[in-house]
Amino acid sequence: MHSVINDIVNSTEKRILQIDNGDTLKRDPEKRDIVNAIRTKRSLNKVAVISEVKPASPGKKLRDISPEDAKEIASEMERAGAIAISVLTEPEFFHGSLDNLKAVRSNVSIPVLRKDFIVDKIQFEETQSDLILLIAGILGTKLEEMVQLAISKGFEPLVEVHNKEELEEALKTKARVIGINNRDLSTLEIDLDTTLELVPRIKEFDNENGTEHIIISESGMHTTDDIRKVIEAGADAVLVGTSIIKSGKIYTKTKELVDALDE
Ligand SMILES: O=P(O)(O)OC[C@@H](O)[C@@H](O)c1c[nH]c2ccccc12
Repeated sequence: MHSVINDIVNSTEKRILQIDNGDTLKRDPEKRDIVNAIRTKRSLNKVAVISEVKPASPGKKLRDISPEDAKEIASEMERAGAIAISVLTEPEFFHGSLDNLKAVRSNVSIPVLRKDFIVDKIQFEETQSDLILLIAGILGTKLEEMVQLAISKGFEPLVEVHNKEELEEALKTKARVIGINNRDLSTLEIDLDTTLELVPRIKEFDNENGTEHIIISESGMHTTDDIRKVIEAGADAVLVGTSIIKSGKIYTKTKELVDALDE
C-alpha cells in the first residue's frame, strides 16, 4: 500500500544527506522539564495542553507561519496556559522549519518539542529542543538506540505509538514520556478511542514495574468534550495543533482547552 508516511520518510532521508556533520551542536545547559510542568498543571485541575505551531499537514494547508509569526503564536499559547509548545520542523509536507523552532524557543520559557520525522542521529545536531519526537512505527528496531542517544544529547524523548505492538516496544525503552497518536499515520484517520485502548496497558505496566510514564494523547481533538474524554481515560496531557491554529484565535482557543475541566 502506498502511504504518505513513506513519502515523508524518503524525503527526510534525502534531506539529511545535506546536513553538515562536521560540528556537534553547542547546547545551552538550560533544562525545561515537561514532567514537572504537567504535574503542576494537573494539581490545579487544569488540562496540560501542548499547543502546536503547525503550518500544514499532508495535503491540508492551515496557515503560513514565518519565524516572526511563530514567535507571536507561541507567546499567545504560553500566555493562555499551555505547558509546552510543539513546533513542526518538517519542511515539505508540514511546511515547518528549524527557524520556527529556534524563534519559538528563544521567545518562550516553557519546554519546546521538536515535531519531525527523526530517522538518523545526525538530526540531533540540527538544533536544540527540550523534547524530541521519536516515532516507534518509523524507527522499528532502532527505537531503543535512538531513545538512548536522544537522552545522552540532553533531549527528553517523546516516543509516539499508535497500536499495542508499538506500545510494547516503547515500554521496553527508557523513555518516560509516551505519546499515543490518535491518527493512524498510514491512513491519516483519527480515532480518539486509540487513547482509551492503550492507556490501560501503560497503567498496568507502571503498576507492575514501579514506573510512572507520562501519557500524552495526540491529534484529532477539537472540543472540550474531546479533551475531557482522553483526560478521563487517563492521559496526563494533550497535544493539539489543527483546531488551535484553524480557530484563528490562538489565545482564546488554547485557554478554552486548558480550562476544559472547569465546566
Ligand atoms: O493537528 P492535530 O490533529 O491537533 O494533531 C497535532 C499533532 O498530534 C500532529 O501534528 C502529529 C502527531 N504526530 C505527528 C508526527 C509528525 C507530524 C505531526 C504529528
